[in-house]
Amino acid sequence: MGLTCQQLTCRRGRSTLFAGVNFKLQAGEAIWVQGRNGSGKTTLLRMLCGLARPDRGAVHWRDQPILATRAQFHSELLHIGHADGLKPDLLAWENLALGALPGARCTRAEAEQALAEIGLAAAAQRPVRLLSQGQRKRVALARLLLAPQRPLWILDEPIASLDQAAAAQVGAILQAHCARGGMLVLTTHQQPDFPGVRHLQLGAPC
Ligand SMILES: Nc1ncnc2c1ncn2[C@@H]1O[C@H](COP(=O)(O)OP(=O)(O)OP(=O)(O)O)[C@@H](O)[C@H]1O
Repeated sequence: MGLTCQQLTCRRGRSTLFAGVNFKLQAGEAIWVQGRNGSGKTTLLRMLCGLARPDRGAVHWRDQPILATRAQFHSELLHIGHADGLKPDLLAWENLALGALPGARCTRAEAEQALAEIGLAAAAQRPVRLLSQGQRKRVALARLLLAPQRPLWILDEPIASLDQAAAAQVGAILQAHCARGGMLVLTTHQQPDFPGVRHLQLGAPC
């Protein structure tokens, strides 16, 4: 068994952001979380990663509560949040090599190779603060190429800010991940362009 989510509920003050979210995600499967601005997509993804606690319900990874097996769970998880999480004064390759992925640092050559594959060969030697929004997003997404062995990818708006070609490339990377038995939870405002992705709709706010 992979990731299981039972009756997840999130309250904000007196209102309920979402309630009773249930799903099971197994090897090779993907779930697309959709909803209006403010409907709770990021909050749900943070709960799935163990970064926020549900008001009710639980998340299990391989049949164990994620909060009880945090270190093991995080070693199998790649989470890329809405914000890119990059250090602006470090060079693009340094951001990858110097600990963008806790516990999974890579060499300079590996970082440069990943950046080249994602179309950023020239930008690899520049500080991230000098890169465009889309280029920064690509640096963050180069982590996908450095973590193929992590079975669970949880990605918040991975294709926001990307041009069409880059979005298609990321789509292909995500499909390849699922094809080799990986699991994926993602949010996007556009329907992901690959077969078999399941749809989870969150309701309400804008
Ligand atoms: N720590 C917090 N405390 C209180 N309210 C919060 C907190 N974090 C988020 N919220 C609120 O919860 C709601 C859902 O936020 P969230 O970021 O999960 O939405 P989203 O669906 O990802 O939105 P978007 O599509 O705009 O990125 C918002 O109204 C937000 O203001």
